[in-house]
Amino acid sequence: MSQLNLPSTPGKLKPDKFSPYSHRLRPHRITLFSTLLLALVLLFFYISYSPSSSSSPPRRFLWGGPGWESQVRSSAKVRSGGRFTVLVTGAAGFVGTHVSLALKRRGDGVIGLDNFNDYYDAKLKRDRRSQLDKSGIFVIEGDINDRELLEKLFDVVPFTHVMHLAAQAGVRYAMKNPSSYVHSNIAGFVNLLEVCKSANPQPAIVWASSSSVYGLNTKVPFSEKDRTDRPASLYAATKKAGEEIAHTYNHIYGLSITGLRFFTVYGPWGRPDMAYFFFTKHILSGKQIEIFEGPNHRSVARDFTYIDDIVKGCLGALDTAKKSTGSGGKKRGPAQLRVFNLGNTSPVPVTRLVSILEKLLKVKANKKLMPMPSNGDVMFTHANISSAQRELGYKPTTDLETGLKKFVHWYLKYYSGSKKRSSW
Ligand SMILES: O=C(O)[C@H]1O[C@H](OP(=O)(O)OP(=O)(O)OC[C@H]2O[C@@H](n3ccc(=O)[nH]c3=O)[C@H](O)[C@@H]2O)[C@H](O)[C@@H](O)[C@H]1O
Repeated sequence: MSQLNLPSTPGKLKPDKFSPYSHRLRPHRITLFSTLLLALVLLFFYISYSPSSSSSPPRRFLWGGPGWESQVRSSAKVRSGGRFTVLVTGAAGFVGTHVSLALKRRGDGVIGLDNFNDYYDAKLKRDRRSQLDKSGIFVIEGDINDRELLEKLFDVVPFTHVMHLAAQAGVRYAMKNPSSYVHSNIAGFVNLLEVCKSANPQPAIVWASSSSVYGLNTKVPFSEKDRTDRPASLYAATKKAGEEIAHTYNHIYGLSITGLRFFTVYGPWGRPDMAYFFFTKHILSGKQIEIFEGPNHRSVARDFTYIDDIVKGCLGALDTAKKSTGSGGKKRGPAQLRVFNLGNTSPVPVTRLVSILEKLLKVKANKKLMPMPSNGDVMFTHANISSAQRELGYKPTTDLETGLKKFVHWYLKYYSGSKKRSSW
């Protein structure tokens, strides 16, 4: 500004005949310039503070104070039979809720963190949180991008483990709101790792990657040794980026990190943005469902994996995670770095998923088969789980029909409109 010799009093312009810019400094131009500048500043603030869902305004979370700290300590306390003190990010999410409860049940101390964004019905998240409350798990409303909050948590509790499940999920939504994926899956993850690397002691980290990292691969089943450099969606690309970021923090700071590639996880208290969930809703209401198919009517298939099996895999990963080796932000020796597929090993066509739902709901679906749009979806997924089996003792036992039966049972109860709520 000073270079342009603008006056300190707006509206009063004293042209400087020696200024090379004097010919431009007319009052209406200044107004235009100021408006543009203001617009740029506002845009900068909007981008900098953009929340994880575009439809939400920037939110401030309340935390801290002696009462808050005592709730944190009490929730993090290890009870009989337990060993770990675990920070679960995304605790009010689908997998986060189930994993938190499983940890608490066996005596581990658990603190949940969740930003309760409105990517899908926040009421479902609040109802999940009520279940966690009942089990004595304190869920803090806050964002993984909030460095101060994370540092405070590590000051109050020496976490042994972080189960990092907070993320912007969903393959197709990445085309609508790409920045939310960068905000949560990249910036948020880095922020969390920054705090973990400086913590004393450093926790071991287990986090959710995704089957989508296999992208356009055609060799099945997908093995951890396969290439993962052809993601089909921005979601997949951010998960793949997360795996590379994990490598860096392991390499430089000695953080023990385990990535779990989840394969289309489903079950009670699931995510309403997933096909099995909204197909159920639409079948019941008579709304048409679109079933994607490949070229020449090839069916699209997924290695659908039931939530209880995934929870066992997560606990197995926590139980076998070695300690991080760094302290004071410095690496003291090589640390564990792992990645595992957590799938079901038996892909099922989406058409079959729909027939199972029709049978369970006793309603015929209003179906429309249509070519798979170019939306980030892949044709099929199929996990090779031998590595998880060997190292984590992971062994999925729930087939799609059995798992969907449990889901439908929960769904009908939860949305029955009665005041009664399904209990765990
Ligand atoms: O394993 C993962 O890493 C991912 O799993 C999940 O992604 P997906 O496997 O794509 O599940 P989901 O959306 O339920 O679609 C299921 C099937 O229905 C088909 N599908 C979908 C919508 C539709 O209208 N029609 C349709 O045929 C569709 O083509 C697909 O074949 C998680 O959402 C994601 O967050 C991530 O965790």
